[in-house]
Amino acid sequence: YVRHGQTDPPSIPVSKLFTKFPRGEIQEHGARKTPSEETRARDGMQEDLWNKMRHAAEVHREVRSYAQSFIKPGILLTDMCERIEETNRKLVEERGLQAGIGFPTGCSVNHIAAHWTPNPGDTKVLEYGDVMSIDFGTQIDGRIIDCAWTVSFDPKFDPLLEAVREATETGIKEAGIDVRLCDIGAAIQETMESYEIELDGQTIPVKAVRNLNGHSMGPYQIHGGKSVPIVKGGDATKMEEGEIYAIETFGTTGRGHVVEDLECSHYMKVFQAPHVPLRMPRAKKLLSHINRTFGTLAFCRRWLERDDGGSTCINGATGAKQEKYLGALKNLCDVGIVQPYPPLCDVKGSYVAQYEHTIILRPTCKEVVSRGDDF
Ligand SMILES: O=S(=O)(c1cccs1)N(Cc1ccc(F)cc1)Cc1ncn[nH]1
Ligand SMILES: [Mn+2]
Ligand SMILES: [Mn+2]
Ligand SMILES: [Mn+2]
Repeated sequence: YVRHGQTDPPSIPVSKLFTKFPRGEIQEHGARKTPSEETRARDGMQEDLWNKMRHAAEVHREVRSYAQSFIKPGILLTDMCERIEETNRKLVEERGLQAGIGFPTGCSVNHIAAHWTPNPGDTKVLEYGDVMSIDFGTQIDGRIIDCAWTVSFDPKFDPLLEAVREATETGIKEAGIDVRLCDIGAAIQETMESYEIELDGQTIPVKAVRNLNGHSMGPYQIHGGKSVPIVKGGDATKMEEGEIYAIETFGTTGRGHVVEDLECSHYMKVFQAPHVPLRMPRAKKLLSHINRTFGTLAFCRRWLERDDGGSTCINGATGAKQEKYLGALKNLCDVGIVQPYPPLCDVKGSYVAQYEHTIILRPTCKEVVSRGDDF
């Protein structure tokens, strides 16, 4: 991957490598004719927004290109996540809420589909026979690039990964202004379920995970309110001009739907959180740390224990280590200020793969802003 003067391992902030950031893949909107003068003018008025997203997308490409070079069997998942996160922070030039990581580094293995990242003390190691989806985000001014791919080492899984990669491509192609969300879901399912995989001498049809979705996104809001189904029978709501979507699909050899299971690692403030009086002093302290450090962006337990030594230095006390935060975090969840996002799991022994891109429904075209030469 040509990285425009970037070092290996990456160390140079992307803003130092580009003045104008490379565009993503441009696709036409369905059967729309050449854009009018007025449409082009509307598009031009949002150039700053497109540029911010292209900047974050270039960071994402360079971080994931580096990650793909070191993700191997035997790696400790905690070390892998920390290397991805530190590189992300460096290349985006992390500055508080203005720029940084978009959400926790998901590294969901085998029957786990999403929202799994190691909690402090976890010793899980990646194995040769694993199927792991890596899902991480980069954000600038709250504009999130949400993009994911799947890693496996045993070629027997290739049909599963190809099914999901093609299903996500179908979702991207079908998306467009005035397109109904349910039509996209039906097309995704058709592509996904046209594949089968041989495992242990059995031929297994690839199923789309019926209760996982893509989603619209807003500033500092990873779930913007519209969900993109990946099976038929969904919502007839239409996509609209100017919206930003994460198009993601999940293919499984399991039962075809996920449930919440295992220890939670992912959390996020409710976007319109209620103002409830907090009695626990530690809950008050934790909430002010969350407001200052993450706002309405998602976070994970590991990040509450990070001694970031930087922005939170007050009168010599460095870092914002949140000792004994678990009780306070539970309290914030119980009163409805913070939402937990537990791992989403199919049945044990099954394998779930994911591919995801962020697309922009610009007035003049559809831009697959997170497109790289990897996927
Ligand atoms: O499953 S979601 O909650 C969702 C909500 C509505 C439609 S899809 N989710 C958003 C999210 C929630 C919490 C996080 F910590 C990170 C992301 C999708 C997603 N997860 C990873 N990449 N994309
Ligand atoms: Mn998985
Ligand atoms: Mn994602
Ligand atoms: Mn997503």
